[in-house]
Amino acid sequence: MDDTLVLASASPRRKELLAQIGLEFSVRPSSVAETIKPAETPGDLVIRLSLDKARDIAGRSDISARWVIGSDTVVVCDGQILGKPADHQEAAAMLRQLSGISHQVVSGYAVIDRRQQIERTEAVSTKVHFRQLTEAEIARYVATGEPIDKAGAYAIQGIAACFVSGIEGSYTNVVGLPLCRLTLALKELGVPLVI
Ligand SMILES: Cc1cn([C@H]2C[C@H](O)[C@@H](COP(=O)(O)OP(=O)(O)OP(=O)(O)O)O2)c(=O)[nH]c1=O
Repeated sequence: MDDTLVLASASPRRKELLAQIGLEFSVRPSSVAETIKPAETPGDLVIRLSLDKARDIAGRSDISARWVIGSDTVVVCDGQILGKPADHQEAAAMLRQLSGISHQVVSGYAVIDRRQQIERTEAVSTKVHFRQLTEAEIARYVATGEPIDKAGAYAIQGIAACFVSGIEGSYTNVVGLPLCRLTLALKELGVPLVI
C-alpha cells in the first residue's frame, strides 16, 4: 500500500475543490447506484452513499492508495430530498420549489484509511436562500443545461449564483465537499496537507 489518496467520484466539482487546497490525489469514479430508502434522513442518506462509494473503490483489487474519499450531496426543501433532476421538466419543477425560500444542502463525506482500517464519516448542512425566480428565468436557466447533473437542479458556483441571496454555513459544502470539516478528518488520518 502506498501513501496516496484516491477520490472516489465522477464529479468535476469535487476534483476541483480538492485540487484547490493543494492536495495530491487521483480520481476513480465509483459505480454505486444512488437510491433513497424510505424513511431515511438526508444525513443518513448522504453518509450511507459516501461510505458505499468509498468502500466500492477501497475494495478494488488494483487500488494501492492508503486513503479513499467518497461523497454525496442532496438538497432538502420542505422536508423533501431533491437529488439530480432526470430531465429539464423535473429541473424546472425543482427550481420552482426552491424559488423565494430557504433550503438545506446536505453533503456527506467518508474517508477510509486502508492501512489503519478506519472509516470517518460526517454529514454537513448549509442553508441557502433563493430570491424569487420568474418562469422566464427558470426556463432560460434550464435551457443552459447547467441544472442537469446537479443536486436540486442548480450550481451555486455557476449561473445560479444569481439566484442565491445568501447562505449560512460552508460554501464548498454546497458545491459538493465540506472542505473545512473534511480536512480536519484527513489531518487526523495522517493525510499530508499544505496547511
Ligand atoms: C447544490 C449543488 C450541487 N452540485 C453538484 C455536486 C455534485 O456533483 C452533484 C450531486 O450529485 P452527487 O451524486 O453527490 O455526485 P456526482 O454523481 O456528481 O459524483 P459522484 O457520486 O461520483 O461523487 O451536484 C453543484 O455542483 N453545485 C451546487 O450548488
